[in-house]
Amino acid sequence: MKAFNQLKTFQRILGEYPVDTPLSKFLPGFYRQNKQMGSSDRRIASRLIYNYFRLGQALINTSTEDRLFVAEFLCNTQVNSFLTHFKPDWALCVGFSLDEKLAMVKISYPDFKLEDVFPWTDQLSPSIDKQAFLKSFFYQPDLYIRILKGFEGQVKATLTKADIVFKEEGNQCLALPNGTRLDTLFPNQHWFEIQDFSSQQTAQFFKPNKWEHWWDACAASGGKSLLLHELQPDLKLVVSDIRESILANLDERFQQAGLRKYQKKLVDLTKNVDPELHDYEFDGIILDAPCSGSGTWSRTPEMIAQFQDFKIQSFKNLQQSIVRNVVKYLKPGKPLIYITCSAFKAENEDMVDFLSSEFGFKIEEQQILKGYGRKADTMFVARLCPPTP
Ligand SMILES: C[S@@+](CC[C@H](N)C(=O)[O-])C[C@H]1O[C@@H](n2cnc3c(N)ncnc32)[C@H](O)[C@@H]1O
Repeated sequence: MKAFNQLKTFQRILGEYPVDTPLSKFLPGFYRQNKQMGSSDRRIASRLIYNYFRLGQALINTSTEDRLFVAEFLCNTQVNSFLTHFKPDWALCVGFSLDEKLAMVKISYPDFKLEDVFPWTDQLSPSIDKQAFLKSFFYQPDLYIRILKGFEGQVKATLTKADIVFKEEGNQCLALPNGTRLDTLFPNQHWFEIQDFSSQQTAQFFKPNKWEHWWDACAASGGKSLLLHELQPDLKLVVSDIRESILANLDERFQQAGLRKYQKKLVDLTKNVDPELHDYEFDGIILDAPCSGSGTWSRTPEMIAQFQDFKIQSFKNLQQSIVRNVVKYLKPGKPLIYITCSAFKAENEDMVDFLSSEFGFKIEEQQILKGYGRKADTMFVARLCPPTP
């Protein structure tokens, strides 16, 4: 009976869920309207809907219920009452390896193809291992934090006291189980930033020097600027974004991290920004470009169902138009750090080719940060320099 009610709730959520809304926004509203659901009901409902979307576009012509059972089998490693009720034979094998479980699914559903989970693998950046990338959708990524210097002891002691198992990833980075209630554990302390592992790794490409003038051109709430500040606090910093609200979040985060000296600009980088920046020249520009976000879809698997491949070209066009307006503010020979959280070649290597063919930029380094192999986001980062006269 319980499992049957869980299935009914899942169906209601799926029926009411509007496409193009992140699940993380929709679900809290749904739960507010369904106050009879206790915390365990909510936890199970969230697990079912997220796992359902983890199947991406596989078995698209199969019934919703059957797709949910397949997803629950592939995404869980421990027995649960839902699977035991609807698929008792599979529940006995839930601890098998993912490869073994994929083979079992294929026997029951001969139409099942791993490639259908994310049907754009032919457009991935070439160094991405397609099979590993596809399989990563069946795992929920970890929660990563970057501890601010000086607070390592306090953070680890608090986590240990609360019996939270964490993994040290080096450079102040900790991996925590997803769902760890950091807001409850650290209600008023600003001892760390929540930031994905791969995002933290982009800092290795910045290499700032004292007193330089840097621009974080698509700053959002300032994740990359905070990394830059941690590497070199004595910088002149300009941050910009098209969204005023996100820059307000940036102010708050900067204040908490002790970053006080910066200039903030509200700009649309698809337009000429000379009125705002005409006399600026930078020693470094971070361009964390708006992108498909396809490298982060194991966190937001509902995005796979919403995506259409014409959007890849739209993002590439947007990135090219932003690049055109940004690069002229770099001093000769100084670095542009181009970053995306996309797994698509068009937004990554092709953009580096564009910078090189159109503006004569020299590639110092470029890399796919392969988060898919370690329960983290997959990102792209390149360090390029304009030609010296
Ligand atoms: C990938 S996010 C940046 C993330 C941020 N750097 C961080 O580390 O958290 C891309 C940002 O580009 C901004 N953006 C999108 N279109 C833009 C435009 N035309 N001009 C300026 N910023 C834009 C978005 O508002 C978004 O905040």
